[in-house]
Amino acid sequence: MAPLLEIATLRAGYGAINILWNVSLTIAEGQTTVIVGPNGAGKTTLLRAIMGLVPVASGDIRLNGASIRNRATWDTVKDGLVMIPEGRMIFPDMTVEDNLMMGAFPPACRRNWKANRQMVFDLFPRLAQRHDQIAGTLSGGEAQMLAIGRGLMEQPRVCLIDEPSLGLAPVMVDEIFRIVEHLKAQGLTIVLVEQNTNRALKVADHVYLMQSGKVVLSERGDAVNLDRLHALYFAHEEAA
Ligand SMILES: Nc1ncnc2c1ncn2[C@@H]1O[C@H](COP(=O)(O)OP(=O)(O)OP(=O)(O)O)[C@@H](O)[C@H]1O
Repeated sequence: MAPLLEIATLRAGYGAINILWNVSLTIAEGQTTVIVGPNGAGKTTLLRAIMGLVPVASGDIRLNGASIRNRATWDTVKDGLVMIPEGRMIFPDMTVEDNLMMGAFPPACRRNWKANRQMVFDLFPRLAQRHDQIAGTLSGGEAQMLAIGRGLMEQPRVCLIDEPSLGLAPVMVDEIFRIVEHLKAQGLTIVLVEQNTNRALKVADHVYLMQSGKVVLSERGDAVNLDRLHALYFAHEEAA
């Protein structure tokens, strides 16, 4: 079966600085693809390039076989891709509910906003209880729930989730991974960037390891050799 999303020999970066070096990945529909790698490996840059937030110098990004390379982010979102960014990036001065509404901007989602909001509140009862609370006063875990909820308001086909467990207490990490598992069970296609390798591997159908802007390992989730993964993960630091 053709992949839903295909990244082919991608080069991208910031101005004159190239970060991604011929990165290739295939993302199968309904699967959870996990991208791990040390700080600065280029994981966030890759997600941003897919969303059209970092210019692609060469290579291609294809959704259902059609190129979405360097397209306006607006159009990519309308085609069903959303990114839940590292650091949550919620609007701190707006209420929980208004933050959710910011996710309901493609026309189809505006029509369904009430049902989508209910779906988010069912998934995150803590957000329902705090629907009129100013988002900047939420705890870190609640803010992460809000960031995920805002993404779900866009009725995504593919969800790119960047470091959702970063800085959270263990109980909140459990809660976030419970949600990822729930979304996976519902058939959502997920690309998950995580530093918490052990937890991420448990939900992975496929794993990529990035190192210095390159993919250095690509394995099925149930076939990952942890010793090899760890050796490659830490190779850069040992060489330094
Ligand atoms: N706006 C920018 N301008 C210039 N360089 C940048 C910019 N954003 C990121 N970089 C650089 O790109 C490289 C890759 O960063 P990126 O955030 O993609 O890595 P990462 O694997 O997501 O790291 P982390 O796990 O720490 O979030 C780093 O060297 C970083 O300094």
